[in-house]
Amino acid sequence: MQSVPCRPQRSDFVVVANRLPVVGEPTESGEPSWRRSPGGLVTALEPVLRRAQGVWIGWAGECDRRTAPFSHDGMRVHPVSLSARELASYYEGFSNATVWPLFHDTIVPPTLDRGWWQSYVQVNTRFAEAAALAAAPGATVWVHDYQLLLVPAMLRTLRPDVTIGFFLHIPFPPEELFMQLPWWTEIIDGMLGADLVGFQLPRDAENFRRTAAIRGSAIDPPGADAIGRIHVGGRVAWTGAFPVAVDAAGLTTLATSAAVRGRARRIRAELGQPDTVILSVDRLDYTKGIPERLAALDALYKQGRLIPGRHATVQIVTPSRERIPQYRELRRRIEIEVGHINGAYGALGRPAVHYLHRSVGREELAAFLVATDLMLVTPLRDGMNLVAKEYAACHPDADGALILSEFAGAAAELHGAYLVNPYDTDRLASTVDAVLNDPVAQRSRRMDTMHRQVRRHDVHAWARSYLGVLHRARAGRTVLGVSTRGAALPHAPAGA
Ligand SMILES: O=P(O)(O)OC[C@H]1O[C@H](O[C@H]2O[C@H](CO)[C@@H](O)[C@H](O)[C@H]2O)[C@H](O)[C@@H](O)[C@@H]1O
Ligand SMILES: Nc1ccn([C@@H]2O[C@H](COP(=O)(O)OP(=O)(O)O)[C@@H](O)[C@H]2O)c(=O)n1
Repeated sequence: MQSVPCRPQRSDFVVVANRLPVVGEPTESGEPSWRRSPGGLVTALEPVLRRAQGVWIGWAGECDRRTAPFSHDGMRVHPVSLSARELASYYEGFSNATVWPLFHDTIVPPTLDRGWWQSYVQVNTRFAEAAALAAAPGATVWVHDYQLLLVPAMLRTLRPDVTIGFFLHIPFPPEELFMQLPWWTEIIDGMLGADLVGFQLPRDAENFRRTAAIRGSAIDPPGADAIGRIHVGGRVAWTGAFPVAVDAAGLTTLATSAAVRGRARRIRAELGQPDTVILSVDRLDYTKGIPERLAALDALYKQGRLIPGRHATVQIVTPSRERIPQYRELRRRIEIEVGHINGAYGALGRPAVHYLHRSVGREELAAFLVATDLMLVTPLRDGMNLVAKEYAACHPDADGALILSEFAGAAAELHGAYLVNPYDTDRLASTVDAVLNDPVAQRSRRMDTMHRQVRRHDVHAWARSYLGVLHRARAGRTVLGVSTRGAALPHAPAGA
């Protein structure tokens, strides 16, 4: 992919997220080489930004390096720099060792550190300033995720003329968890700086509204339009649920291409032509329930319900947040467990679990999804989980089956999935067994339901519905006597 320097122009549509869609990796020449960033946020936002031709503000994945705005593969990006100290305190610290575990049911205990909080405030200020510089008069600025919870209010102070959207990609916890944070009031105030605060699921929006009420705001609960309104200091912040989605048509086209179909056949051949391919693909994260899933597979191989050679299980894990101790410990645990399963039940040339710890490209991943008969997506908690939706998008012929955690946001929409409680490893194992013995027609009906769902509600529908409501929120807004009524939005607000 090509990267060329570009002038820092102001734009009518600005996306602000911690990560840019590409990560720069140092090379010997001193110039970074760019590869795609990990995670579902980038997967969702990239097609939206391309269509809107806006600018993306974010961190380029390197430290102590200032990179000028550039255009990457046709997308305009404005890098925000982080020092090595900020990487440790803002990103690995407050974002990923405080907020991330707290918002995911405290699966591991969150760490509270005042120095990390101060760094979080400083870096959020830098992102807000970068957004204020990049936004044209009356622009729409869409801020994303838990790393930037303070940016909406900061940006409102700097640029009262712009329309500010905020979307949280991870769950918003119930108030008894959220209020453990010594800085919860600052965070609520930060998020309420947006015109529209969007969440994945209605229960996240409900948790947020309850906490805002405790903070002292008057709340209008959702009416027929499913949008709640929170009164904050003479203005109104709207809230609602907008489940994120994938570029389903693009994936279906990719999955049915001769190249991907051919690669899928070769993957099955490389696995030794098993009867059944079982796959999981996760970022290496304790929220994804990988050890629990391996425990279920262990039981299945032990009891002979899965047989190496006949059943090939593939676990792909993408490296993630590798310097955080809990992530390092999780990797160790997973690799010990995979070693144990293969040592106990595998045979020469026929491991029970094929384990890949690496990033794979979009085409290769699509080929794995196409080659798979049974996909296991069993997080302990997940805002959405786009891999589950990508699997459904890659099966237009209605083959394949999906076992999905009831604690993934995707479970609210993928009605054709076999739902499981990922903590109940016995039940998870018996569900694998049951699905493999389910009549083909039954599995096919379920997959067809899911495929249609992800095609209907794709990533462009997601952006349209969010931006449509943001447009309505702005249409009625008056800030400090300055009406922004009538300024342009990047998308026609269909259905709004
Ligand atoms: O940026 P990283 O620290 O490397 O982490 C990757 C991303 O992980 C999280 O993804 C979430 O967004 C997905 C799309 O909405 C959703 O399906 C998933 O459930 C979430 O966990 C995180 O929220 C992103 O900010 C990170 O970039
Ligand atoms: N090796 C891999 C594995 C997954 N992925 C993508 O990473 C995204 C993961 O998103 P997700 O919503 O399931 O979960 P998070 O990693 O965002 O928590 C999906 O779009 C996958 O296709 C990837 O780019 N490379």
